[in-house]
Amino acid sequence: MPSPRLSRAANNSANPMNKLEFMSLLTNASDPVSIRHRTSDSPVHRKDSFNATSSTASQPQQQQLPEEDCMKLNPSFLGIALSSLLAVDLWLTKTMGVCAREGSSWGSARPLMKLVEISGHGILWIAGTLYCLYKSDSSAGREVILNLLFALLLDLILVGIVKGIVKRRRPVHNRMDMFATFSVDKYSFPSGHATRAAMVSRFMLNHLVLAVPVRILVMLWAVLVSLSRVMLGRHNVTDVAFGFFMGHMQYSLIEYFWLSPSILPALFRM
Ligand SMILES: CC(C)=CCC/C(C)=C/COP(=O)(O)O
Repeated sequence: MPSPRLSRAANNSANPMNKLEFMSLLTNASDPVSIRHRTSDSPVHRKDSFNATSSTASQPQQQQLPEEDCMKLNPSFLGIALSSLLAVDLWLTKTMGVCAREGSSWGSARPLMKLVEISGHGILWIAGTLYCLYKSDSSAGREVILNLLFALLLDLILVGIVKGIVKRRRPVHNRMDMFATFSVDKYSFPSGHATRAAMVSRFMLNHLVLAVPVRILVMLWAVLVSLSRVMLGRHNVTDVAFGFFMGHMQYSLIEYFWLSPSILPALFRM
């Protein structure tokens, strides 16, 4: 008869997910290894076993846990935390996808949400920036616009790379009727609209002189573009949350590597 430890190891190698979920939850009361896991997981016992280790030599088996056993407790906790986050994410995504179809509860707002979607589209922003660059007649203005153009291109590249690596599918209720997409845009993590909205809004707030009401509008626009991704059913909540965070990071990167006429004089002589 195989030992409980051996048969458990066989199960784990057959399905690695089981290892994450069940190692610390489904312990067998008669399994000495399980008992050791549970008792060593308790803070009280941890203190006791520390005392035992330091004060008595009469219980040598309690003194040292094999390193492999200690390591398994953390992945199990992480696995449960990630599964819970994913469950909340899917539930919120489904609940908030109120414009995903014409027949959805807010289906009549879908055309409006699609307008918001277009306002954050990469093509619109790149074309608009190129036009402003062409029209700009001051070198200070050209410097800002050129850096915005680099920011938009960097955003496209980074989002494309992360989407290609993560390969998370868009929510099942999404209708793929988006205007002008790349092949990686069949994937949903992170939201390119959210990265762009966060990055561009920070850029505008920091580099354009705007009246307070316009600054508030810029912030509202960024939030609305991000929110509309979930409402349209295009993205999961975590795609948008991470995208927003990534957009902020991208802006910091652009600030750090700011292109000035002294670095690339040829670009500013156009
Ligand atoms: C074709 C160009 C220049 C950009 C594509 C922009 C786009 C459609 C991104 C996808 O956004 P989500 O990841 O938010 O759905």
